[in-house]
Amino acid sequence: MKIKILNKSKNNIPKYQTEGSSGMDLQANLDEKIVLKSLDRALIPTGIYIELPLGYEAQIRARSGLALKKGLSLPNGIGTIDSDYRGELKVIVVNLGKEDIEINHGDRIAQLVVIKYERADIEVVNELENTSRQDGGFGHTGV
Ligand SMILES: O=c1ccn([C@H]2C[C@H](O)[C@@H](COP(=O)(O)OP(=O)(O)OP(=O)(O)O)O2)c(=O)[nH]1
Ligand SMILES: [Mg+2]
Repeated sequence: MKIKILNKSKNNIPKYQTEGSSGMDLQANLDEKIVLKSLDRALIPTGIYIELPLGYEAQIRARSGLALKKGLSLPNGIGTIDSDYRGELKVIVVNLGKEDIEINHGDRIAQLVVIKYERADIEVVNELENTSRQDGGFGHTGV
């Protein structure tokens, strides 16, 4: 994956923290700190631009520690980075906690996971194949 870095401090190359980590941490790239009040949202720049090979996507995912300790969450669930996107990676965050959350330059606010994807060929039909589940879902097997 090619990466271009346009950031304030030049030390925010996304990094896998351990040998087995699937996600590399993304840092906030800020001129000044951001304070998120409870339920506030913000778009946080990272200073990172990537070029993924065709057939790969990147996902921006929350960090569990921040989610648990502060309630910092991603309102879009998982951010989808398309392989043809050449803009800055930005992280949409929301404060689901009760207390203010401060985000400072360099804070590791989310993680980026690179994944191979498949694209579906669409075939429009009148009937779908039967299964033992059929339309059962949403807990129909019990909870
Ligand atoms: O958390 C995110 C989600 C998206 N993006 C960038 C990369 C992605 O390729 C592009 C478009 O994202 P998405 O397809 O999720 O948004 P959309 O609302 O469908 O916009 P578009 O119409 O531009 O596809 O925005 C981010 O930087 N961070
Ligand atoms: Mg889109």
